Amino acid sequence: MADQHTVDVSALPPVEQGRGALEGLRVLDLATMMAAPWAATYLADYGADVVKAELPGTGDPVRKWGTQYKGVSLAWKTLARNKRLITLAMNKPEGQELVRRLVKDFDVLIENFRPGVMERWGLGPDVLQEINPKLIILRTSGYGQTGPFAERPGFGTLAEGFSGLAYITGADDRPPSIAGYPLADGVAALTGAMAVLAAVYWRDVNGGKGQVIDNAITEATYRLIDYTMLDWEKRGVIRKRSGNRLADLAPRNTYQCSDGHWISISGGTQAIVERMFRVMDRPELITDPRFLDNETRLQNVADLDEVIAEWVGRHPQEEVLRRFEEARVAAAAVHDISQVAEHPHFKARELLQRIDDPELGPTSVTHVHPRLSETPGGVSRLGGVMGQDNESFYLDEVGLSEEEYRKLKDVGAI
Ligand SMILES: CC(C)(COP(=O)(O)OP(=O)(O)OC[C@H]1O[C@@H](n2cnc3c(N)ncnc32)[C@H](O)[C@@H]1OP(=O)(O)O)[C@@H](O)C(=O)NCCC(=O)NCCSC(=O)C(=O)O
Repeated sequence: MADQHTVDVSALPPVEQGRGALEGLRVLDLATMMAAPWAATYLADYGADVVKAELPGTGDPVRKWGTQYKGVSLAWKTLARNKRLITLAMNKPEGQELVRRLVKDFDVLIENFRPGVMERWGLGPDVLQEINPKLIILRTSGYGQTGPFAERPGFGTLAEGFSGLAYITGADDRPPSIAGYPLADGVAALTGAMAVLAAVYWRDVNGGKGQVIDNAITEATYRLIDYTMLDWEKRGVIRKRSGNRLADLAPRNTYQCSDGHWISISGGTQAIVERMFRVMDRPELITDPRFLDNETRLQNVADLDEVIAEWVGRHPQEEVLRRFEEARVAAAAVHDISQVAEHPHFKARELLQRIDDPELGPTSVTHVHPRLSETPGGVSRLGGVMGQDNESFYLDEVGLSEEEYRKLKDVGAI
């Protein structure tokens, strides 16, 4: 089963390795799992020099995640791409001392321990910024650094529920839904990376002072749906699950074609909806009082969906998409991952490129997204073996003596 993959890796273009806009930015990634280290991955894609530390012997939990191939975590491959990998135990005094030594030479430090843990280790922001006032510290946690829930362990899964997102996601007669991938972690990674860049900009134009960024996964996730708060505040509406429909816009749904394939449609503008009715040979619906405008369509959304589903269900996907495309109706196929790999549009965009990985051999890698015109960045390596850069980092770069290095190894600090 593991060898039955269908991406023809040999046909992919070689991986892009362009200059990155963040070249010279040094990031110490002390974080674990998804949300926080993923922020560092985004920075690394643009050329930041990210050094990622793992607990010696144990390593990052993502290494043990279920998606294993030839004994290697595939999630790790993409999560730790472009990073140098060292080991460093912050729960040992020698490891703590080492962090205090390292931060002198970094611009950004990223951590995601439960609030209070870094302080317990003598590595709180006050200590670190006294050593390096320019240091930008990205702290990612489940609930933020303050408030009654601050010290609770947090996960993206909990954040989807706690933030209000899961409650409005899914079919109205089914339980609240959580995305089939670490959605909240990805969102917190993006807000974290964005805040780091804002702090770097401010530091560089305003006299060089670092900042502490308090990135709560629950709040990053809530921020996605914050206009539903206004709906509650101003109109007293508690938004509920509405399947694929959106309380703001109609039509908006997925529809099954006669060959069993699915498409999604978004009636984002009045013109698109009118063109859709014409393609469906139902021009009279344009003046139907139920469907005159977005407001009336929302009031009659069940009727609207029935009309669209009936028409879509009578034609194969290829025909539906072709006819909608000819009329510039906004519709798209619902793809599984193999269809994403094979789609000519994604191929033309070089979504997947080819990289030679020491553990996996030739492997596809997703290009840097989004690309910058002058400094597109690139991927020089996928996630590798724990501690693979220990010697070059600690001995050649940090300047530890062989003896210091051996002693730290002996006590399990690296
Ligand atoms: C992930 C956590 C629930 C894990 O909780 P805990 O296992 O209780 O760890 P703590 O935060 O208390 O941190 C202390 C422990 O960190 C472990 N640890 C890991 N790496 C290190 C290094 N390099 N050095 C020292 N210690 C380390 C070690 O086992 C420590 O245990 P001791 O030595 O015994 O102290 C929590 O860290 C957390 O809430 N983090 C913030 C939110 C977050 O990032 N969640 C994961 C998002 S990813 C996600 O949701 C998802 O993938 O799904």
